[in-house]
Amino acid sequence: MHHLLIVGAGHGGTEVLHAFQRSPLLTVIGVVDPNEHAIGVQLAKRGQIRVETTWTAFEGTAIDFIIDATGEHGVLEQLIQFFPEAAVLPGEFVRVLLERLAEKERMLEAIIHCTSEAISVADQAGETMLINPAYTRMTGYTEQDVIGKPASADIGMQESVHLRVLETGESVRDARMKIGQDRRDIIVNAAPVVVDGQVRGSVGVIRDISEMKALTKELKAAKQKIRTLEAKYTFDDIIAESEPMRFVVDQAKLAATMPVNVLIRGESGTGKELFAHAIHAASDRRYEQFVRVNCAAIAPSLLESELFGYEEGAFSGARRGGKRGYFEEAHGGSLFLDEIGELPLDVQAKLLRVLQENEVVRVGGTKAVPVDVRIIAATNANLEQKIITGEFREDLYYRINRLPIHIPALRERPDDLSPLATHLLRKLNQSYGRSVERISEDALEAIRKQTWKGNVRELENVIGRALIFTDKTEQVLRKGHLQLVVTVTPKRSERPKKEIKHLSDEMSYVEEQLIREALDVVNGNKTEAAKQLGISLRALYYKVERFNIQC
Ligand SMILES: Nc1ncnc2c1ncn2[C@@H]1O[C@H](COP(=O)(O)OP(=O)(O)OP(=O)(O)O)[C@@H](O)[C@H]1O
Repeated sequence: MHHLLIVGAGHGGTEVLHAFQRSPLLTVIGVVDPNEHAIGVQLAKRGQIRVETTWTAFEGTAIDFIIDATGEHGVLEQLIQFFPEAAVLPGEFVRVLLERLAEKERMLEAIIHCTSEAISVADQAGETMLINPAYTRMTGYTEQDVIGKPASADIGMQESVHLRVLETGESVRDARMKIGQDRRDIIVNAAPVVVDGQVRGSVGVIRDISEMKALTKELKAAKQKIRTLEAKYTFDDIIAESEPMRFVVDQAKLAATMPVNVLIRGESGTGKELFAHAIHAASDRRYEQFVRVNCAAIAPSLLESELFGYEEGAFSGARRGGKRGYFEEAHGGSLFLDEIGELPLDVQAKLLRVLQENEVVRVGGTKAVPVDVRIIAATNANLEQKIITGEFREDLYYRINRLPIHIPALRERPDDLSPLATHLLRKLNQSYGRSVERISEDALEAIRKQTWKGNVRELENVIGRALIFTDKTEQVLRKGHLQLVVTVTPKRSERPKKEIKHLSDEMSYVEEQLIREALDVVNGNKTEAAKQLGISLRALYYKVERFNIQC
């Protein structure tokens, strides 16, 4: 620490005393002035600094610097002579230096004042020495409240960060806490101010995150909303215990990872839409839109404009500014075309063009809009038959049928009945405000005996209805709750031909007979039967199970 003597305690000397009084680098060891009423003398006395009327009183004292603030001619030379070991500086020169420093300080202060981040600075002793208006806005504390006061007193936890910095000499990063009268959420970053290897203070920058928190909440709500637009189900929601169903799920999982269009076939209520959602959710398009269109539910006259959009004035009643179609909405994501077999031929032609060109031209427009959409189509119609009758375009069929997935009817996978019934029970409990835990064995037996023409949807309806008949406190769903219609299905082999109405039924019937005959001829040797039938062994196993052939 250097020792400083100030000679002259008028305005100039007082200014110098002010500047160095609390300097960590210098100690003012004395002030000299013959006028004991000089303002610098008063200040020095208050600061318990030695005051003398003549500098000779300091003879023999260790002094490094002397500032001549007398403004009198010849004093400087006398001081140099009297204190040959000390550096004597003219007061005017020191004042110029101090002025330059003050200018810089004002500049820094202006910068600190106009920044929107709240800043607080503590000195070496842990007292607040500077705050900015943003700090006051955020905390409610003014300069009067905090300057010169211990940094821990009135600011609560936030200021303890300064003390930590001063104690450890290390920065504190992203400390989360509450501050001010209205306990706002803040994040504090504080760093030590180091001069000549010594910690001289701590600078804290405080960021208000209450607003950020509110925005995060809004973002969460928005994401929630978006989720309802996204695919709702995943493969985890699909119950598939039976062998044929497991095979289908594996196929669908594979399809999800491939950039091809998918065609899902299966009777009504078998879960085609569920699979469409799951495929989208497992694909790399999962964060983009899943747009569902039921081609059978939209009037044929509107289908084209709904799918491909329209330009303003395309037809009477067209919206101003035009409208994006489902294709544009699904850009980057998946478009689920349910009941694709119901598309009119002219729309099929346009759909084919879109799939070939990867761009749509809105109705009434001329500009092609590029679209990147994966089609997941579904149908329970016999598309092959529709091609023969001219109702479905063969070229479109080949475009969408690259990865066909056939979901077996519920009657073809009896092993799924019990797990499905239990799954649906759990799912429906919530909607019906019940807490039924399980299905009794006799009820499950009755479910297994039923032929489920309406497939899983019918099973879902039956369980839903049964739940209505349960008491709020009941935990088991019993046979008596089920309102099953007993149907007697004639064995396929006994069914008179006249009753066969659908080509698909007819084809299944013929297929079953052919497989039975083939197995008969080869004495149940499945490998041989598959070979003779020209199908894979896996496909034969699947069909044997599907038709419940005992061999
Ligand atoms: N394997 C399954 N696991 C769980 N739930 C299923 C399963 N299959 C179908 N469901 C449920 O059954 C109901 C009918 O399924 P979905 O609507 O997907 O059938 P769909 O084949 O698309 O019917 P449609 O052809 O009539 O449109 C839905 O509530 C679905 O969640």
